[in-house]
Amino acid sequence: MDQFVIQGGSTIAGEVTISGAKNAALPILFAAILANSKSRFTNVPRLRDINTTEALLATLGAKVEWQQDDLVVDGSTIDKVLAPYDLVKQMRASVLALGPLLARFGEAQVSLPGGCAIGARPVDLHISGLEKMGADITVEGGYINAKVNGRLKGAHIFMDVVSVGATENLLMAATLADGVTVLENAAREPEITDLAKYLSAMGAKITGAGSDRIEIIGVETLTGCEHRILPDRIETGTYLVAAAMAKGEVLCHGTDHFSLEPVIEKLRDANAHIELTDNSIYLDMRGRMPKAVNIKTSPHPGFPTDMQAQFTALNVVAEGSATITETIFENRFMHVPELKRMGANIRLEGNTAICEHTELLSGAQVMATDLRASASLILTGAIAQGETIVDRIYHVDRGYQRIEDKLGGLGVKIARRKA
Ligand SMILES: CC(=O)N[C@H]1[C@@H](OP(=O)(O)OP(=O)(O)OC[C@H]2O[C@@H](n3ccc(=O)[nH]c3=O)[C@H](O)[C@@H]2O)O[C@H](CO)[C@@H](O)[C@@H]1O
Ligand SMILES: C=C(OP(=O)(O)O)C(=O)O
Repeated sequence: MDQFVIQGGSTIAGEVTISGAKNAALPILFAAILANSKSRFTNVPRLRDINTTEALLATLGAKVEWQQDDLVVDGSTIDKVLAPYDLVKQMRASVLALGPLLARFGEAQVSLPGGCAIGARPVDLHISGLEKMGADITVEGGYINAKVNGRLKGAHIFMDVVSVGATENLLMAATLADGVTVLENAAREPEITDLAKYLSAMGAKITGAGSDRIEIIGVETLTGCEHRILPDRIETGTYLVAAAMAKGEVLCHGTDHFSLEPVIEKLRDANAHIELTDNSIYLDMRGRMPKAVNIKTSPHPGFPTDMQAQFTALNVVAEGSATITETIFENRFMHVPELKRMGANIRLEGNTAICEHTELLSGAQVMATDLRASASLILTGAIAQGETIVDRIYHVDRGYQRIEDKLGGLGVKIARRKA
């Protein structure tokens, strides 16, 4: 198993190119199941989760091929509808195969994803929404078995919790349903807008994506096309926080600040100087002291849960004290005990972490527990005194492309080695 070895006390300065967004690429690659022809994707990040998605699409019979930097997916050869446990257990997003398979082939067997380190992560809204569209669904032996007689039927679906995954699954399914589907209380994340953009380019009829009411008029078929994955707002935010923690500077290229507004506002509140262009974000914290900021996670356009762990780490080095409240996942504070092993002064009270300024953070051997928790440990290791070893970095590889090269380019002394 690989681990990162980080020599602390880094200054961070330089430029970094942002990759395509994992959380947009995954649903979009599953949406390729809906078409009986090829799609070509550009700006696809090179990640472990993308490899898992390629493997799952290939298991279904799709042809998946990298042509230099583009990923080409041909759904015309799909001849199986089973998403097996072995792949789903590696990546929860595999459940996003359910809606497209059911809509195109009238049946699907998808392993139930179960929970993970950050929470129980139920999929009841995915299932009940598809049932409203006429699917007959049973959950047996750890599998969601879904069937529909003929085609799915458009339905008016009100989701009582804002769910990114359920919105994506139902949006994809509705594109090939008979009639009109309305998704109420839909998630508004930029990744959903990107998915709708791809589906529309394939011929889907969608209005309202990016709002809490999405209307879809089902069509007979979708045709593969070319699509560029939007930049990763969470990767961008992670490098901005890295520079803020180290009182350095960073210029993130190839990104988009519109999707990152709540994070940029909090970084400004934290005393960072920020400059924006259409496709770059520059943060300068040189000669400035970061200030602790209160955070409460919520669905977009609120503060993203995927940036919570990084801001917990920032608050520890910042002046003053502040609270971080997590409202999306019941167990997304696994980084806190690990940060405390590095000396961080944090107290947990229910779903709130109370962070106090910590004068001296010291390197330690710590364990990555999930994707963004891992990022917070790496960023803290970069500025702590002495050596930090981060174990179980397969979590990081799920969602950050070449993090050691990108941080290395900014001046962090970080190396990957076999444990
Ligand atoms: C709203 C939100 O911030 N969603 C985040 C969530 O998406 P992801 O799609 O993984 O999770 P959901 O958006 O579906 O979950 C949001 C909330 O809804 C609940 N729920 C979800 C589905 C369901 O069928 N029943 C149900 O009760 C979940 O327990 C959770 O409390 O994790 C991703 C990875 O960290 C983030 O990128 C998303 O921004
Ligand atoms: C937790 C994340 O992803 P996933 O939903 O794939 O677990 C994330 O992107 O922060």
